[in-house]
This record gives sequence, C-alpha cells and structure tokens, in this order.
Amino acid sequence: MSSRQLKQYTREEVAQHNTPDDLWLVIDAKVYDVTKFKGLHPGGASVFVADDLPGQDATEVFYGLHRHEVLEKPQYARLQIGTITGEKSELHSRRTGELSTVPYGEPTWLSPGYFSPYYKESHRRLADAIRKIVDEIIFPDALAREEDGKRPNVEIIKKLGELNINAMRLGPGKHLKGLTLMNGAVAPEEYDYFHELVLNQEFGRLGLRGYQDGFNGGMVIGLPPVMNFGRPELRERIMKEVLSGEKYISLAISEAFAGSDVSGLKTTAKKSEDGKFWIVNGTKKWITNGTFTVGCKTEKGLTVILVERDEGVETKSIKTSYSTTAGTAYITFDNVKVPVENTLGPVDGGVFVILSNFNHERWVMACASARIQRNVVEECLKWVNQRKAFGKPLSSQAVIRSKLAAMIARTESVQTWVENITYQMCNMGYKQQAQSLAGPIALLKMYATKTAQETARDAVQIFGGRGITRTGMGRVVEHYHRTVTFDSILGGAEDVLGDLGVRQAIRNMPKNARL
Ligand code: HEM
Repeated sequence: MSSRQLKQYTREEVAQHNTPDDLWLVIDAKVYDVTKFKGLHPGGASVFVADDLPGQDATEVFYGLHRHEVLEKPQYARLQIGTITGEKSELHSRRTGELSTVPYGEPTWLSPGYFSPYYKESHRRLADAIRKIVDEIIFPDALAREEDGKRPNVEIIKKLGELNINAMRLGPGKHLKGLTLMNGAVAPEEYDYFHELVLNQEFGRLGLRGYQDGFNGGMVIGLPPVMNFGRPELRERIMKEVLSGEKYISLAISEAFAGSDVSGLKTTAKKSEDGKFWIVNGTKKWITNGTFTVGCKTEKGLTVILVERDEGVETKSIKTSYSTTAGTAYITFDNVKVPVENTLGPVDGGVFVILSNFNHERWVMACASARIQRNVVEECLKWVNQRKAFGKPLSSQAVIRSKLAAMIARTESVQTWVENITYQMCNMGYKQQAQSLAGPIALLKMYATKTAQETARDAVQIFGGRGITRTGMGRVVEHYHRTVTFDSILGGAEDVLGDLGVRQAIRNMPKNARL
C-alpha cells in the first residue's frame, strides 16, 4: 500500500480495535490490521490476543522476535492500514548503497569522523559504486540462489564483465590497460591493491558463502596462471571468454588423495606419441565453478595445464555444508586429450606456477573473511540492543558485553592487519612480495579464519537457539556459523599456514640473534 492511501489514526482510535474479530496493532508509528492475518501468523494466533496487546503498541515485542525485513515483505507490508497522527516511524532497513551507522559496522576508513592513511578519493568512489551494485543487483540474486541452490545468474556476471569488475578482481596489472573501470570510478593506472581490497570486502558483505564462491570465485584463483603463464594466443582467448562472463574457470589442485600436500597429487599428464597432446587422467575434488587450470603429475614433477571441457571430462556436484550455488564439484579426467599449447609455465615446473598464486589468493580470502566477521558483529550489536531478557536489553548483561568486546577486537585487528599487508603489497614488486609476504600472508589468513570461528561460536551463544535456526532473527548468524569453516580450509588449512609463516620466520632469523 503506498503511503498516500494510508489513513491517519490517533492512538485512542487504534485502541478501540481490541477484540479477536477486530484487531489492530501499532509498530513503529504504523497501524496494522491483523484481524485476518492472525490465523496465518507463523508465530501463532494466540500471541496477538495477549492481554496487553490488542489495540496497543507492539513495537518492542515485535522487534524482540522479528527482523525488520519481515515488515518489508509485500505480503506483510499490505497489512499496514495507516500511521499514527503526529508521529513518524523511525525504523528502516539500511537503504541501497548506504553505509551502516552501527558502531564497528564499517571499517574505520568508511566510518564518519575517523581517518585512515591508506585510502584516496578513488577508493571511496569505487566503494560507493560497488556497494550500490551489490545491494541492488547481486544481493537479491544471492539470497534466491542460496535458497534454491542454483548457480549465480550469469547475466549478472556478464554485467560485471561489461563494467570490467571481473578484470579488477585479478588485481592491478597490465590486463587493466586501456579499460574503463566501473564507469571511470578509478583509472587503470591508479588501480592498486586497496581498490581490490574494496571489491573483496564489498563482495564479502554479502555474507552468503556458497554464492560468494560460485560468483566467479574460481576465476580469481584459476585465471591468474593463464594470465601469467599462458601462451599469448591461449591467454587472449581464455581471458576474453572468462572476463566477459561467457565461461567459468577454476583452479583444480586438490584431490581426494592430496590437498595441502601438493606433491602427493595423482592426476597424470603424459605426452601422446606424436608429442602434440597431453593425455590427462585422474580426479580432482572440491573444485569450485567449466574450464580447469589443472595441476598434473608429469615425468619429473608437476605441470599445470589448462583443460577445457571436452570428451573425457566429467563433473559431479558435491554436497557440502554450504549451498550448491557454489558449484563445488568432483571432476574426473579419463584420457582427456589436451593440446600441449595449453601448458601453463614450464613442464615439470608447475609447483612454481601454483605457488605464485597462493599469496594473492590467501590475501583475497583474508579480506573477505574480515568483512564477513564484521557483519556478524553488527548483527550481534543490533540483537543485544533490541532483545530483552529479565526485563532488560541483553546488552545490560556483562557476559554479553564481554563477548562483544572480544568480537570487536578480533574484527578490528584482522582488518588492520589486512590493511598493513595490502600497503606492503602496493609498495613491493612481485618478487619481493613472494619473498617477504608469503609468511605474513599465511599467518594473516590463519588468524582471520581462526578469529572468525571464535566469533561464530560467540555469536551463536549470544543468539541462543536462533543462532542455529535458518530463518528469522538469527539467519545471518546461523549461516555464518555453518559456513565459516570453509574459509579456514580454502587456500591451505590453518595449521599448514601457521607452520609456513613460522618456518619462514625461523629461516630468516639473524645468525647472531641470542637472548
Ligand atoms: C504485522 C505484524 C506481524 C507480522 C507481519 C508477523 C510475521 C511473522 C513472521 C513472518 C514470522 C516467522 C519468523 C520470521 O520470519 O521472522 C513470525 C514469527 C513470530 N511472531 Fe510474528 N508477526 C507480527 C507480529 C507479531 C507480534 C505482535 C508478536 C508478539 C506478540 C509476534 C510473535 C511472533 C512469534 C512468537 C513468532 C515465532 C518467533 C520464533 O520462532 O522465534 N508476531 N511473525
């Protein structure tokens, strides 16, 4: 119902409608007629006829039990028949593109009144433009796909291709030369890792993990080997197809036989007798998203080969604890014939090709993880503010505040570390990044996902049963708690990454260091 058709009532008039056959309520200065609805109410009819409710203000009790979005759904919004004379409703969802005003709801650089040395106007322009696209176009698709488990709408990925957002997701570099980025929000030559961080975090805000991986997550890790090591002709063709959204690509390394232990891979590539083809045989598991950048065992080592969907390649969906919208698959290669021109990097030198990608991939994961953790802090702050227990808001309990203190500290420390590493990436060449940042990035990623899991556990304790219920008040927390472990596995398990970071530090210990 549009506001023009709504009538105005005094609170006294509303109070007259106080019987089961004529039942009105006020929520946030809006008048609802729930007479017919009460029999359909998911929470039952009896709650409406409690002594003190008919004809009265139900704002507090409503927000203790429902998310605001309930009132925005068309089937419930039409229950509104009017507004209260002389009063204004104050509660609304965050509007498209808007920043959150909840404390710690945004990273410091986006919070009014705070400062950061890292970001320029072009970062703000990009954040603003991307946030609108995420809110308007991507989020509705993400919610629907999480529900039905289907793949993200390819038209949206194509739209991102037109805006060159797919290309921006690969980081700064030659591939951006001459492109108009996000309608000119940032010039290709000024595009740096902080711009990419902005993208990673704005996509991270979705907080819908299966969709986020399905939403070209495979491209971010699968395309760089083609971009950096593919022959010019192959590189040009594949980059065009993938960046435009026509085709998907993914990195296929892990197998049922080996994951972090890359040297234990069993998929093989043997040259055909005429030497023109690789014959690929084997399997890959947990591969997200068509075309595959595959790590294969060759005569003297490992070789990375681009395998296109062709005869002998089959994929089966794997059901994991997040939704099938991610496209997680088990892949079998049976005598797949691949032209040798599809070799990425040196034959038997594939470990370097794979490793060269790891730092960037782990940093991307840490950026997104930091942002999702922040979503959860915001959810919890809102919940403890609007939910009452023992007659007072939950926030009046010291134990709850103590949990929140820990959650906020974790979120801010991960973000600050992400920004520090990003600054190093902006100032180091590729080689120096590989030398100096592999350890710190591994530790950062380990820390981001460990703290994320602690925050997930605390959030469930704060939300109680709702934290494990897929719909209603706790739906964001439930989703987070169910899917948070993905981040701790992708790009290397936490213990492996922690160990890598410390081993690198030990290797770099000065010979004369003594207590
Ligand atoms: C226009 C008014 C209302 C609408 C449209 C509405 C709608 C809904 C919906 C859609 C749900 C399902 C859960 C969800 O999606 O969040 C629900 C659950 C519920 N509602 Fe309402 N409701 C209204 C008012 C109220 C009021 C005034 C009360 C309390 C007196 C109430 C008590 C409940 C309860 C107890 C549940 C179950 C919550 C749970 O399972 O955690 N509702 N309501």
